[in-house]
Amino acid sequence: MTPEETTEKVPETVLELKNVSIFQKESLILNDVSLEVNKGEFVYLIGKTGSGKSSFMKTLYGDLPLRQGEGKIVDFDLKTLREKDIPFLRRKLGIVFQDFKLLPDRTINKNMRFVLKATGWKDPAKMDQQILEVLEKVGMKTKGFKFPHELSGGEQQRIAIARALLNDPELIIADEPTGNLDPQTSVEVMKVLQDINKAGRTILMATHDYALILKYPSKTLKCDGNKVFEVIQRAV
Ligand SMILES: Nc1ncnc2c1ncn2[C@@H]1O[C@H](COP(=O)(O)OP(=O)(O)OP(=O)(O)O)[C@@H](O)[C@H]1O
Repeated sequence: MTPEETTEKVPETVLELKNVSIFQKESLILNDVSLEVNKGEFVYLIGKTGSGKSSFMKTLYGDLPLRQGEGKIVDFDLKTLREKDIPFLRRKLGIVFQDFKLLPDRTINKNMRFVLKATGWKDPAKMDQQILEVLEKVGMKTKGFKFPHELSGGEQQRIAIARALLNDPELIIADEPTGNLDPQTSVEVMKVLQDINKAGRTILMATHDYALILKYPSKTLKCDGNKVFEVIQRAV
């Protein structure tokens, strides 16, 4: 390899897949996927139920091993990723799910503390500062003392987004983040994701919500017929 080949694009590419096939047990779900996501992009992943969006996302955060093809994500090689590497990979990713996944038995601040401690933070003052900062980014600075059940769905999802930001992730993976929210609340949560993207973060978001895509057009990948390909949006 020449020096040019080894250095080109590397600093800007957050995700790169080459000829990847994704399996659930013995079933081939996605075949021959090649794509790149660059730093600062906002990318949608669409496709019918069962087309493989979640399987795709799970491969990216190490929940589903990469058995075929090559994959690099935030400097980790998915092909050689071992069980013990997964917590380190997850620290560089922010993951947001449809069902929020907040711990119900503790306040928002304690949910955040739990994540920080689990990822190696020690200094209580620094932890408090970081928690306030991420809550402020999602407009929830005053809600840290509440329990998850005391918040609406949209507020819980903002908290889940704040939690995803705690370790300053290089890529945010959001799997149907508005799937449990009404249309108006979905737009509010989407605005939060848009602001985070405008501040320079890379976001990959799986969604069924075409209204959101029309309102906030961006690069769109589609899972269909065992393939993933970029779709060009028509002007509306
Ligand atoms: N744990 C599993 N074991 C076996 N098969 C699975 C498993 N999880 C998903 N599948 C299968 O893989 C295929 C893709 O599912 P996946 O959840 O990735 O689709 P999806 O596009 O995310 O769907 P949805 O939009 O409904 O969430 C489906 O046929 C599904 O039945």
